[in-house]
Amino acid sequence: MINKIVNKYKAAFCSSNGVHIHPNVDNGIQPTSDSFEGGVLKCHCRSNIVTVEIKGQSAHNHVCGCSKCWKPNDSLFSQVAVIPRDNLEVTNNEAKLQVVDESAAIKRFACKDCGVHMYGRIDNTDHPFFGLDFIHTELSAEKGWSAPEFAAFVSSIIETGTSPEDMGAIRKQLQSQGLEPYDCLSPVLMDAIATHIANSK
Ligand SMILES: N[C@@H](CCC(=O)N[C@@H](CSCO)C(=O)NCC(=O)O)C(=O)O
Ligand SMILES: [Zn+2]
Ligand SMILES: [Zn+2]
Repeated sequence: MINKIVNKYKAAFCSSNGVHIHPNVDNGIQPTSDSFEGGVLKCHCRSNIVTVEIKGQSAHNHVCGCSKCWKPNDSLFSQVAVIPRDNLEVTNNEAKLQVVDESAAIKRFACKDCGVHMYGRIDNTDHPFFGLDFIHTELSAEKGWSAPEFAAFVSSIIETGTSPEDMGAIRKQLQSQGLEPYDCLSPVLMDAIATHIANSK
């Protein structure tokens, strides 16, 4: 419910000031560094910060309009990428992490004080993306993370309060920022999911 009210506000904000996708997109997408070696994700608390160390580069970074991924304050979209789960380690204040929704395929571990999602993990070994963790690279000060490549679950922003009439402008804005809008994942990822299903039959 609170999500819905917040998104309604965001939609109103958009119509008067242009579409506000995500800070890392609106302020110019930063380029991927080929020599990037990882970084530390930090939650938004002022003290007792939860830190998560990531070894290596992220992959398949994208903006996501789904209702489950964590979005910074006034953004319509989340920005989310994957890394091998073995490359992630919670290095401080792990006790502050709690799972947002135990029934979700991706268990999102959020800081219980500031609400920021620190990582998402899949427990189901049959899931096509088992072995990958989901992270929000904007939580790290390091530059050079893989840049967002497309926009996923775009129509899903309607589920949390965006007016259907605003969708044309939002899709146009995404395209103008180099992010092709899809209402599920990108064709590359949808093909990977279908291949996994075909192979497991
Ligand atoms: N309309 C729904 C879509 C939610 C959804 O399927 N989200 C995807 C992508 S999240 C990262 O890209 C997913 O895999 N979800 C599994 C999960 O969240 O556990 C909505 O908006 O909620
Ligand atoms: Zn926090
Ligand atoms: Zn999502």
